[in-house]
Amino acid sequence: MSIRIEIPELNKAVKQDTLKYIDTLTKPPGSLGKLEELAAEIAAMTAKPFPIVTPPGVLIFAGDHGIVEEGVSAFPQEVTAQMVQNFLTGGAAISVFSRQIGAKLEIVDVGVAAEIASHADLHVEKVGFGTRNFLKEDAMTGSEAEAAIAIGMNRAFVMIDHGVKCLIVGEMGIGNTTPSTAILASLSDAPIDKIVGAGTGLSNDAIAVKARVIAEAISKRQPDRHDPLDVLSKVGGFEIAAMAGAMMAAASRRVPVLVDGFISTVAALVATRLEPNSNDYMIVGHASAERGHETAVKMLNKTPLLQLGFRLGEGSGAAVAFPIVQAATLMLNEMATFETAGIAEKTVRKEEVR
Ligand SMILES: Cc1cc2ncn([C@H]3O[C@H](COP(=O)(O)O)[C@@H](O)[C@H]3O)c2cc1C
Ligand SMILES: O=C(O)c1cccnc1
Repeated sequence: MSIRIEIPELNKAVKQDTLKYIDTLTKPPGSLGKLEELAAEIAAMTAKPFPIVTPPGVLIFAGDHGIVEEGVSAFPQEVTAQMVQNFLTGGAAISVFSRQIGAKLEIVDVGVAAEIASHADLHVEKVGFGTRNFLKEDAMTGSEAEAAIAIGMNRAFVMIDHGVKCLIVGEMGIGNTTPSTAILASLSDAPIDKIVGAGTGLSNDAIAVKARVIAEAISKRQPDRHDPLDVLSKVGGFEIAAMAGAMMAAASRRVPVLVDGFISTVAALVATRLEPNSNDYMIVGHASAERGHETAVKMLNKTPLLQLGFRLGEGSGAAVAFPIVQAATLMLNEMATFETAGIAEKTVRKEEVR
């Protein structure tokens, strides 16, 4: 199995042409602020001067985590499967926001520790019934990590083949802020107590336990920071691996990826370490309130579009940010130019003429 994938460079010529074109639109130059740069970036990603990001697709990867035995989440493991049901019956936050933005929504069970009744929007491809407790043994084998990445890639390709033009990558997995923090700590120099957070709502005492569990696990497992696959298999999660795969696959097809909160951003970091060019296709939807998110976003070299204090995951913040991405492309596609609208351009003041 190969998880290597070719990702094209951004089209810089299209970006430059688009930036020039934006200045011909009927508005004072620069007046749409960051939307202008975003539009040019999407043009460079898609290699299209008039890019389209609709319909968006939401891919949610679900998996469980053996590490929950150590008391690292405020909620019990069975909530993962119960929330997958909630996604399917349309009552979760991401179900609501997916409807709002007209997104295709698919849930992929890459490793929930329970059987979930079949449903048209559920794709079951379990790599295991939850990862192993990485305080005691590696979370998964290298080939399980590769299998999860390949599943993520395939699901993204299928969505893109069905016409999805912007991919939102979300997750569900009780306990998954713990492997995400462990991955981030392994790939960075950040001290654990600066990046460990409350997740679903741990008390300060419980956060201290979570930090100790992560520190002890890293010292036992010794993940190799130069080898993202080693990090994933020792302290990762099935859904995190699959998310990284989906992001790389979208990038390989020049499809913009809307990254969500802490877990999604850590997956984006893994994708960036595996295939550096994939980073060029990522837009971070929002700044999560989870403590480590800021560090992860900085490592991705991105600026989140929104700051709403979300700390949910599922792809929810990315879905809420999608209309901004859409607005950037609609500006390019639908605004009149000074010439077509017959509007006088900026006057050069007399004193500026030499
Ligand atoms: C009802 C409910 C819905 C959720 N939707 C996303 N998460 C989020 O919380 C989990 C991570 O936090 P921790 O590591 O603290 O367990 C993940 O499932 C994430 O998607 C939820 C959590 C709960 C309880
Ligand atoms: O930012 C996130 O994605 C997040 C934060 C806390 C819990 N679950 C997800």
